[in-house]
Amino acid sequence: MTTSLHSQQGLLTLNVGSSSIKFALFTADDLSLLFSGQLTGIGSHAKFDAKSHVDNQSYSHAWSADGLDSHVQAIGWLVQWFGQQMAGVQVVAVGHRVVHGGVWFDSPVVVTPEVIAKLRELEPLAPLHQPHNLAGIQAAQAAFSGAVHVACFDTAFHCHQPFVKDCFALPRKYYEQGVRRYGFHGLSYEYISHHLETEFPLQAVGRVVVAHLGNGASMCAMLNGHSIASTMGFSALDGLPMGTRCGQLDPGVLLYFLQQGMTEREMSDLLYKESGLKGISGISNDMRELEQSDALEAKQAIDYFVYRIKRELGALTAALEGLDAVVFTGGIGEHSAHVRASVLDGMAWLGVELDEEANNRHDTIISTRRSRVLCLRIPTDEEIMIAQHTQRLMGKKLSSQG
Ligand SMILES: Nc1ncnc2c1ncn2[C@@H]1O[C@H](COP(=O)(O)OP(=O)(O)O)[C@@H](O)[C@H]1O
Ligand SMILES: CC(=O)OP(=O)(O)O
Ligand SMILES: [Mg+2]
Repeated sequence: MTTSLHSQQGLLTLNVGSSSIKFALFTADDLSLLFSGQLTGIGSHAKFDAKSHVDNQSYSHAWSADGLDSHVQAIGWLVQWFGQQMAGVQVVAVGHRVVHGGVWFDSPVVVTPEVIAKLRELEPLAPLHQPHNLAGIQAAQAAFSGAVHVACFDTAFHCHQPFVKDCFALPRKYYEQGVRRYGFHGLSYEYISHHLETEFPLQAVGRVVVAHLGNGASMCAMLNGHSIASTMGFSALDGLPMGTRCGQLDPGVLLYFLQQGMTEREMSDLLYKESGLKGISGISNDMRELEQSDALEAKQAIDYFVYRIKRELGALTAALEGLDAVVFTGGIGEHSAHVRASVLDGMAWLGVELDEEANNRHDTIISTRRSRVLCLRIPTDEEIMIAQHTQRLMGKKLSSQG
């Protein structure tokens, strides 16, 4: 690419997660990618990796244990790095991933003080994400004060699910209060939906289950490109087991913990930070480490992860009344041939026939020609989704200003 950074107008995306910050810088006019990178391991062994797509230069930095132990510190470091490496780029817009939009936001919005106040109210519903998302917005507002800031929600893609798919069987007043299934990872699902539309148009208008398997994991049933059901619910805890989150849990277990005198804080830490792959294995939340381990506990953690995905695949297929395609995405879905093969093993009854060689090669199509259900591996791109939404809202804001 010959694009030079000098006097470019840039659009920055920020995806501030539980222990990582992913970012990308695009040109504001045609969304060419200039920089992308991530800062991972905040609070443990923080590590920074970035790449310039202008000259292919790589950047990396590592901290010693506890060298970078908060998101605020991490954001501060990143903003400084942006200042050095992106000098010459005028950041005119920043798009932020915000996991929870509650019942209020069914599409991206320009950030205002009123929007921030509403989003703060949702912090208890996504304690691993929402406070960090908001810290990211505030730090970026301070660093790029002349830019338009846009919030793009994980929940928005699921907003129009039918009542039976987003209610709990609790007294009605709780539904009205917002105690419902929201679903998350919506920017990832939206990207996959658009990708299917251009690359697999036949399946795009059909019945598709997408498995977003990352550190956070969920699945979505899409009918004609729209979400009709998701495994995640009210918070980002429900559904599949995750790196450190429990996934589906009998609420009776929570009552039991309460009776045992566990505090809210202890319960929250247990369910969000000590459970999932990490809890079952006692080794790690990281799928790569578990796959490399010979320990029985590591194998059992992977087996449980796979088992729950299989169950949900069956359940979501029932919700869709059939299945035309399955898509794997997210860090594990994109890179673990073992997890994909294990999930699809024994699924012939559903019309699935895996092409093992294609799967091991990490091809896009991983099912055989005979398979009635098309099985796909598609890398997700939450960043480009955020960038597209942000560009659109920036254009609207500018045109409304005359
Ligand atoms: N080559 C690989 N094989 C197996 N798992 C992988 C591989 N690369 C990444 N992963 C897993 O992907 C997960 C992180 O996924 P990612 O989508 O980046 O997470 P998040 O965005 O939720 O932080 C981790 O569990 C990591 O171990
Ligand atoms: C909502 C959620 O789980 O997000 P992440 O995968 O980024 O943790
Ligand atoms: Mg993620």
